Amino acid sequence: MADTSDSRILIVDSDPDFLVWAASHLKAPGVAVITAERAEEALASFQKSRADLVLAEVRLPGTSGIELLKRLRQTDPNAMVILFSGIASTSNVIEAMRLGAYDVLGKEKLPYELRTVVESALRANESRRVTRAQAAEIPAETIQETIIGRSGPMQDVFKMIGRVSRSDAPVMVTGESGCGKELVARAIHKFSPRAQKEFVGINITSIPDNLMESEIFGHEKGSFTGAVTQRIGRFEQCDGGTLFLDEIGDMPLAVQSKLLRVLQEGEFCRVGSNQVLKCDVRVLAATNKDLEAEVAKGTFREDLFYRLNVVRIHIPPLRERREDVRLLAEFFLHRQSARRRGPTMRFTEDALALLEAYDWPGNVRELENTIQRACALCNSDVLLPSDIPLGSTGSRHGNSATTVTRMRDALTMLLHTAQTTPDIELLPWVERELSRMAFRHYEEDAAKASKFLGITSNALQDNLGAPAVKKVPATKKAS
Ligand SMILES: Nc1ncnc2c1ncn2[C@@H]1O[C@H](COP(=O)(O)OP(=O)(O)OP(=O)(O)O)[C@@H](O)[C@H]1O
Repeated sequence: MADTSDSRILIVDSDPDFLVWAASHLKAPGVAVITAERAEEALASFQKSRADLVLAEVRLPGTSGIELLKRLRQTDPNAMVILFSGIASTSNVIEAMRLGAYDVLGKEKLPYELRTVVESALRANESRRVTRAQAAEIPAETIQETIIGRSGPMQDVFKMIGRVSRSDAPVMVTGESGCGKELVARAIHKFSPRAQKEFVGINITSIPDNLMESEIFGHEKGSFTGAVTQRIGRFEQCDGGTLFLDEIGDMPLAVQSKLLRVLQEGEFCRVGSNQVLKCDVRVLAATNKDLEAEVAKGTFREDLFYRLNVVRIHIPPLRERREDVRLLAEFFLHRQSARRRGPTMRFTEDALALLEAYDWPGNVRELENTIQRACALCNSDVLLPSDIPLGSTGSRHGNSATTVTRMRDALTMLLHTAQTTPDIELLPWVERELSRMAFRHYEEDAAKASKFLGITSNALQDNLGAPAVKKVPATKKAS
């Protein structure tokens, strides 16, 4: 075994011969192996002195291995448990992984796989332990903050928010999707004298064109089919407050004209009425389009563009302010921990480095979703690189070049590792691992996982049940 300094492994199986074999197989300097024949005995031993890793047969007499896993994780939510079984049914595999097992192994393959999996589990455990010990608490004031960012560009954004919040000038917030435009608009409102009044946000793309005028300016009863009552629009709703028009570049030209009038004169009419109404609303707008180009094309009014663009705040994409990634990631992780009411979750340094190196085509939204997903799928309070599902949370703009480069790098590493493990049959192993990863990633939805992999559901089920394949079977039988 590799250096797994001072580790305690608890092995649970009703077969004494197997226990003797497994204990001698895993024996190494610095590794203490304890054995138990029943789940109750294992639990008592674990409660007395925690083991770094528990290996247990699924089919134990009395309390099953699955139940043991459940109780171990209740005793210590970070307990590292590997289950093995002669016949590991799909539902057992799923249930075990759902309960937070590190892995589930086929018993007949233990002579070939056990050491590798145990070493990897102990390394993961050690790395989590060190991270827990080193982790500095996030200062309370960071948690109170709603907009996170220490990078130079974000500091400039914060200064602009401070400046514009004192005035009533329209502000145009620009930046790629998911980079925080709405958050900035909310902050401008929050720090403005209008803070006690309403902030109303509308996403222009989410309203059908034929209803947009009525949505923003209201309508009179009977003004169009379906207008059965009078309705006030968003401008009236947030009188004295702030109206945020997201994706303004998609506003139809007819509505643009009416908006221009409100901005110039503070006046408008409801649909189906000639009565002029006055309102005091600050308008903030956002776009991820090139509005100058829309003006040139004639799809956006030039006069409206200048009215809205009195002050512009540009938020750079996350890949141009990588120093914010760590802070944002820790903020989202902390928030997830608080929501789960569990122990404070943390990243290992490797996991943070992975997050910092990624390009985040979906910006902060993608980072937030990635962490939410990682928390949902991981089985410990410390997140490792392997717990982080990069590039899988449906960012609006995929970055295929980056993905291909990352995949090539991963394959190169895999080939390198395979060369130093001469008895592995690489392709079946990769297929099994990919199937497991996809299955976990799609939250055990076999249809989605098999579609993603381009294989049939049956093939996926076979892969999930299949143990790792090695070329040279050893002669020793497991049990
Ligand atoms: N600096 C930040 N600090 C904390 N959370 C952030 C930050 N920037 C963005 N977020 C979070 O990321 C998500 C997306 O942000 P937001 O909706 O403001 O982006 P957007 O640019 O308006 O996106 P879109 O163009 O798609 O409407 C939100 O959940 C928001 O809370």
